[in-house]
Amino acid sequence: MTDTLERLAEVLEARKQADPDSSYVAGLYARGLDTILKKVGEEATETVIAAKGGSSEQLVYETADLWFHTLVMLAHQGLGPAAVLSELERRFGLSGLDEKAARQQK
Ligand SMILES: N=c1c2ncn([C@@H]3O[C@H](COP(=O)(O)OP(=O)(O)OP(=O)(O)O)[C@@H](O)[C@H]3O)c2ncn1[C@@H]1O[C@H](COP(=O)(O)O)[C@@H](O)[C@H]1O
Repeated sequence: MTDTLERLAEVLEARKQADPDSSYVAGLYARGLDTILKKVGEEATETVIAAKGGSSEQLVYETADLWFHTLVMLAHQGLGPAAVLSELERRFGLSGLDEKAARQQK
């Protein structure tokens, strides 16, 4: 499963050298961070709408669009899925409530 994210991240990295006219991802990079962030926002909204009223198929489809665009955002910023996955790994076994309480004590 994580292999899929890594394979996609490799493609996204390679697209930094691609022609924007022949690659959707290269086109996003060429238009810059604000365009990528706008797509992330749009896909997040579409995911919420699908979760509220759509079919399971629509929810999976929109979530895939959202994950994909967040991976483009990370790649643009010099990051990849490994950084996010290791943060999630770090959180294993740490209750969200305990984590929030620790933050509020700081
Ligand atoms: N996983 C994806 C992927 N998911 C979604 N999309 C594109 O993301 C866009 C989603 O935007 P919308 O749903 O808003 O549709 P749209 O109206 O066409 O979008 P815009 O015109 O507003 O940009 C669509 O154009 C989809 O084709 C993706 N485009 C590419 N990939 C992966 O990225 C790789 C590289 O893609 P290219 O750079 O195009 O070769 C591909 O081989 C795939 O593995």
